[in-house]
Amino acid sequence: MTTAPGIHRGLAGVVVDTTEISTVIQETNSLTYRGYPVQDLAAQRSFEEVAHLLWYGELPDAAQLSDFRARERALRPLDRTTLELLARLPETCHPMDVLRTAVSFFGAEDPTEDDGSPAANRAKSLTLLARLPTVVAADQRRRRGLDPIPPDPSLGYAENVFHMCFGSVPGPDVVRCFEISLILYAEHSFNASTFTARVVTSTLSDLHSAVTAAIGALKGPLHGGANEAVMHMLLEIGDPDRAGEWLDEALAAKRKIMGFGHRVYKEGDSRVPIMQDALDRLVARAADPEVTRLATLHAALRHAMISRKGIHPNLDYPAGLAYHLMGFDIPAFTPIFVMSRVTGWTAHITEQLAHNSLIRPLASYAGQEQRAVPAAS
Ligand SMILES: CC(=O)SCCNC(=O)CCNC(=O)[C@H](O)C(C)(C)COP(=O)(O)OP(=O)(O)OC[C@H]1O[C@@H](n2cnc3c(N)ncnc32)[C@H](O)[C@@H]1OP(=O)(O)O
Ligand SMILES: O=C([O-])CC(=O)C(=O)O
Repeated sequence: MTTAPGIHRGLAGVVVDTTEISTVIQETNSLTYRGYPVQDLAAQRSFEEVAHLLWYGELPDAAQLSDFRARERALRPLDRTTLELLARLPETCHPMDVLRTAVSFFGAEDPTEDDGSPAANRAKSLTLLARLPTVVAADQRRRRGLDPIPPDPSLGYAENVFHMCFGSVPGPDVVRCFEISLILYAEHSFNASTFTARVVTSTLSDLHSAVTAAIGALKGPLHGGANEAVMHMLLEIGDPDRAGEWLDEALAAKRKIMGFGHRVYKEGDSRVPIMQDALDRLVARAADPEVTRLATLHAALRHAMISRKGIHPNLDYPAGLAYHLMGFDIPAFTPIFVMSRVTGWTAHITEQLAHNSLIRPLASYAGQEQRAVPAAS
């Protein structure tokens, strides 16, 4: 179907508002959070510092960071009611459904849900940041037939995710690779899930409703769900020597190749080189033939896609394989994205409320001409 002049299907190229939180600079293929290049944040800072930066506009000083960490660590445990509720959800549902239900439930329990003040919303955001990994870890363990492991307040945010999922914390290089992925996933301007959160917020609805809706938007394979789809695709291809042939068949069948392409970046995603470096270190550290085979396949498909179509990988491409090598189950990959992106979503919710205007575009009607209602028989 052709698009009539003046109609921007998918809002492609449409600038709908201003933001002070982050910017994707297409010309230089770069991304900044509150003015800081994301590669410098990934190289030098913790995920907790980045969360503080996104919410408060500045990196924390030592005292602010220590206070932020103490508050986040204290908020991690889930109460019995939540654990029981989550245990009742069918294991056939996707972990993103579990996470969406958990956030909705937290909203129903929140006594201050109507108070949309920046301070109340920041408190709710911190609670979500602290609790989401506990939900994700408990859900992954349940699907493996294991009991949940309570959070450990002596561990940093990234370390605690491993502790709750696996009962142990891997070496610092693996934890750092995970933390880099959290920093890179944290914020990306007006992407589909963030825009969803802003649309819900623009009606003056509450924070948990906006985050619940954003989780729904992130789940789809054209957005966050692609990090899982990447891993399914690599396992489907299986053999590095088959990458080119598989790609030709998939393109001939008009399949979308998961983890490639982007609405904004056309010459490659600014975050990919950083994540790919971290992934390469993970592969080298593993020194395992099976890991090397997967990494070779990953590289072969990337080269084939760039040479056939000129389409570059997005962040989900290296992140998907990295999460697999870290030992997470594939259905937990997009929930991990949520743990991180909740910082960006909630920063945007606060910003939307500060300069709110109801988001309500127009549509050009293309349906039936006006006609008379036939008499009921
Ligand atoms: C964290 C994130 O959310 S990053 C995005 C994660 N999503 C994915 O990896 C899913 C795969 N990628 C895609 O589907 C797309 O690249 C999107 C949805 C991300 C961006 O899409 P859009 O900006 O709408 O571009 P669109 O889908 O129109 O693609 C333009 C052209 O490139 C092709 N193309 C783009 N991406 C891909 C892909 N991954 N595989 C095959 N072809 C592709 C399209 O088929 C289209 O070709 P055509 O003009 O011949 O019809
Ligand atoms: O910006 C987008 O459209 C998708 C994306 O990369 C993200 O949300 O991180």
